[in-house]
Formats: sequence, structure tokens, C-alpha cells
Amino acid sequence: MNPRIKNVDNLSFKGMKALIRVDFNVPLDDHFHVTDDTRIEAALPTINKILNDGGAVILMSHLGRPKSGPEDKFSLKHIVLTLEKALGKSVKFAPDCIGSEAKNLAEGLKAGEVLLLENLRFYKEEEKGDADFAKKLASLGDIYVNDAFGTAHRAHASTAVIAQYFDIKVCGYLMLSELKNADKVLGNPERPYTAIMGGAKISDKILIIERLLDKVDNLIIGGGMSYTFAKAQGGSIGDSLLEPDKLDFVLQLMEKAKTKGVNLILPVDTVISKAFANDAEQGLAKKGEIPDGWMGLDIGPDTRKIFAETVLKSKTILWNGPMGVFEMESFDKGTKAIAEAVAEATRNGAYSLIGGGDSAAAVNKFGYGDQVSFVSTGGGALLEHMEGKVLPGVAALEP
Ligand SMILES: Nc1ncnc2c1ncn2[C@@H]1O[C@H](COP(=O)(O)OP(=O)(O)O)[C@@H](O)[C@H]1O
Ligand SMILES: O=C(OP(=O)(O)O)[C@H](O)COP(=O)(O)O
Repeated sequence: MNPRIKNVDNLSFKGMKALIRVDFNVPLDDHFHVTDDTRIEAALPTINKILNDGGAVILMSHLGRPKSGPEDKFSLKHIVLTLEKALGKSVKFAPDCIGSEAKNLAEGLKAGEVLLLENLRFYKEEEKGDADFAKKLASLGDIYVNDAFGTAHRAHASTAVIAQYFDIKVCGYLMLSELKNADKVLGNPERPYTAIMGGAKISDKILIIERLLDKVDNLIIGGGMSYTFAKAQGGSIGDSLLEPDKLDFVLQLMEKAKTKGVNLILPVDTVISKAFANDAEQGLAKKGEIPDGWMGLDIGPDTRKIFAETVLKSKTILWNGPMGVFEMESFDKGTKAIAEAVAEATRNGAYSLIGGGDSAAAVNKFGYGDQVSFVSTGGGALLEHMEGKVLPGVAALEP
């Protein structure tokens, strides 16, 4: 990170109102209860530092992807209770992120108090990076803090454009810690360095996979994306996930891995199912031998062993994307086995970084969250940072 960028630790917030961009884009259930509060907990160090300094805090975030204006299911009012519990104090809520009510609430805010603004994306100006909208938001606080690592890859009004309206703009503890941990893998990682890629879509992760070939010793591919590899090699994959327009790409990738001396490790067997359901008829198939009418929903037992052996020999591990449909018990064994292996490798001295909403949820679900080196709150943001792209949310903090 640019050493000229300041962080919250460099300042005293006494008597100041800090406007903090956080990423409270958290999952909610059908009753609008927060089902994973990781991103809220992760923002606490910055909020508490400012409150303890004698400052006041105004929090702004997006939630989901509302299409046209306010929608109750995307209201940040649903997270107030979780935030209050996490902070151990009451939180004021502004039902509109700009306008007279937000302005009055912000002006009346006393030292030690917290105000949460309604979803920024209820205004299309947020994603458009509209300067007037950013200016209105900026008028609410004295100092701008960006702690929204998960949204740092977006050049939106509240993440990037807004910074120009502040003399003092700093990054928060979460942002700082995310960037530091990512740099351990980006810089000069201890070898062997193994990347584990999984999840549903190759297209989302093409750039990072290509880039990783310049960096890693081992590249493990599991999850839904592995079936496109099996198909490209001439196998039968039944109704498994397939990205037909990526068949050429994966063949090129396999060639490239060979040229660069990267050990590309693909599944040798797969758990198959008649339907995308926990209780559907199930079986096992060898790689590329999935019968018609069946789909691959997890890596098989031989693959679990092969993948785990490589992980256990690694000194640096980057993991993004589950090995199967871990949300269903019948197809969670692959992801669980990898989580276990990553935790064991970490105990043996390896550095392990887990990124991606679903990967983080999986690691936490299986109880390994505190047994790996770092679980990132970013998905796309972490991958873009790893690809070497400049994150607009970070660049905007440069003096
Ligand atoms: N074989 C598979 N078939 C269908 N979906 C899969 C398969 N393996 C993994 N998935 C799904 O991929 C999703 C996660 O993918 P992704 O969003 O890329 O991960 P992350 O959020 O960690 O980056 C999970 O919901 C999981 O159920
Ligand atoms: O959850 C997020 O990203 P992620 O799904 O890549 O982890 C961030 O809050 C960014 O949300 P967005 O992808 O709607 O801009």
C-alpha cells in the first residue's frame, strides 16, 4: 500500500465526526435477521477507536443490489439490532442517507454516539459515482474513513469520489489489515505456494487464475468450475456446471501451466447426484465419467486425499471458492476436508489466506475460522487486489 496513505491510528478523533464507509453487505434470512455478522464484527475496531478517542461515528454502507430506489428488503434498518449488540450501545438510524433528516441527525450527534445511514444504493447516484451525491454525503462528517475493504474494488460515490471533499481521509483498521495480509501472499510468499480455486463460475475468476500461474507452485481446481476442465479434456460431465465458452480457455490454461512448471491438480473423482438436492439419489464417478442425467456436486474421496496431501506440504496457501455445494450436508465433505487440511497446514507453520464470501462462510461453518491465518471479508475486492489492479477505494485515500 502507498505509505503516504494515513490510517485511523495516526489521528485523534476527539471532538470529530467521522464519516466511515463500511461494508455491511451482510446476508439476511427470510425474516431479515443477519445470518453472518463477520463484516459487522470486523468493522468494530475502527468504530471503537473513534468512539474511545471522544469522537462520533456516522456509518454508511450498501446492502445488496437494489435496482430502482428504496426496497424494504434492502433496508439497513434490519441490521441495527445486530450492530447495537456488537457495539454494546444504541445506534441512531437515518431512514434516508442524505436530506434534512440525515443532516439534522448528524449535526446533533454527540461524542460517543453512532448514526447509521440508510442504504446508499437506494440512490442510483451511488454506483454512478455522482459528485453531487458524494458531496451531500461528505457534508455529514469532518473526517472520511474508508474501512469497506469488501467494496474497495468499486469506484462509487461513497467509496472513492467522496474522498476529494475531505482534507483528512484515512483508511480503517480492517482495510489496513486486509491489505497487509494480502501483501504477504502477493509479495514474496514462502514456498511451496498453493492456490485452491473453486466455486461456481470460471468467468468470474479467469484473470486471477491466469495471474496465479505466474506465482504459484501448485494450482488446485475444485468445485463447479472443475467440470469445464473435465469436459475440455474430452470427458462426460452429465448435467454438471459447464461454461461452454470457456473450453478453449481452460485448455490454454493447462498448456500454460505446463510451460510454467505449475503443478495443476484437478479432481480425479466426484460425488454425483440425480438432482440439485440434499436428499436426491447419489453416487460416485471417476473424472469425466459422469453418466447422463447426473451432476457432479462435490469432489470425491480420492480427490480429497490428493488435494489435502498437496495442501499439507504447502507453506503459503490462498483459497477461494468451495469444493462443492457445501451448503448441503450431502455435498460438504470436499470443502470440509480442504478446510481441515488448510487448518492443519497452518498449525504446521504455513500462512493461509481465505477469501470470498462463500469460502469464508464455509470455513466458519466448519469451525476452522480461527485456525487459519486470515479470513478476508472481501471476495471480488481481494481477487482484484491479487490480480494487481488498483482498488479505487484505496487509491482515493492518497493525499
Ligand atoms: N459442483 C458444484 N455445482 C454447483 N455449484 C457449486 C459446485 N461447487 C460449488 N458450488 C457453489 O459455488 C458457490 C460459491 O461460489 P463462489 O461465489 O465462486 O465462491 P466465493 O464466494 O467463495 O468466491 C457455492 O454456493 C457453492 O454451492
Ligand atoms: O459482497 C460484496 O462483494 P463480494 O460478493 O465479492 O464479497 C461487496 O459488498 C460488494 O458488493 P457488490 O459486488 O454488489 O458491489
